[in-house]
Amino acid sequence: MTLEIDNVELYFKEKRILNGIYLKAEKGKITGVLGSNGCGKTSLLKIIFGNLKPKYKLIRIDNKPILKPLYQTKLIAYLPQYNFIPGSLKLKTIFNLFEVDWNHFISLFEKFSNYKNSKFSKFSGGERRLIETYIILRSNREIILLDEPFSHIAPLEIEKIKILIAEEKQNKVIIVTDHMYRHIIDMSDNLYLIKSGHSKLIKDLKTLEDYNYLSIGSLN
Ligand SMILES: Nc1ncnc2c1ncn2[C@@H]1O[C@H](COP(=O)(O)OP(=O)(O)OP(=O)(O)O)[C@@H](O)[C@H]1O
Repeated sequence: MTLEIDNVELYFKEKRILNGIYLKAEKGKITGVLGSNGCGKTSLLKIIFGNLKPKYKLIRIDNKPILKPLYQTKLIAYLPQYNFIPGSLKLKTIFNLFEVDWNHFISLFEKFSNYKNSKFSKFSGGERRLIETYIILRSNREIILLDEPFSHIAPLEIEKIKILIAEEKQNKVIIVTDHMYRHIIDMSDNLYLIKSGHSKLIKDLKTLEDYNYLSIGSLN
């Protein structure tokens, strides 16, 4: 599967946020999106998901234009920037609802083994983020959008999630954005920078400095 989005024009009131976006994401590859605060990364993911309607956009899957919002299909799962799972739900209910395998989860993250009956609200910010990221990644959807999956998560757990993402990409189109740029650079097969409303395909990491996303020498 290949997902493409282009001709995006997004305004909030008179302010132009995105124009001149082209992004292509393919099954088997991780597509990373970088950009400074407020450049429009979350907006772009929402436009792909379909819960933000820009003035104009064109989404194609395998070259076919998609007119229906993708969230109305069974193709896509989206990890938003903020917690989306209600705190009153028990972990076992969450895993059942999303049809995700609990045993696989605890084989990776053993510390949750005894908490199947605990409510989501009982976990720390990082633990909640970890659970949500896992649930979205393992959901039975072909397109996965991850908005800041690593925020609040400790380094060792991030490494496990990166391994999981690398496994899941075999069967999924994965688009991920995060300010932890080293992780995004490390794991992405294709990398885009959003700058001044445009997307730029990054072929040489040095251009991240040239475009003033990173300070000179950050990559050394
Ligand atoms: N609902 C809204 N109404 C008005 N302006 C908005 C709205 N949502 C986002 N914006 C503006 O659009 C711009 C892009 O926001 P967006 O959240 O997409 O950026 P981002 O790249 O994800 O930022 P960050 O990295 O800080 O999360 C920002 O200037 C923001 O203020």
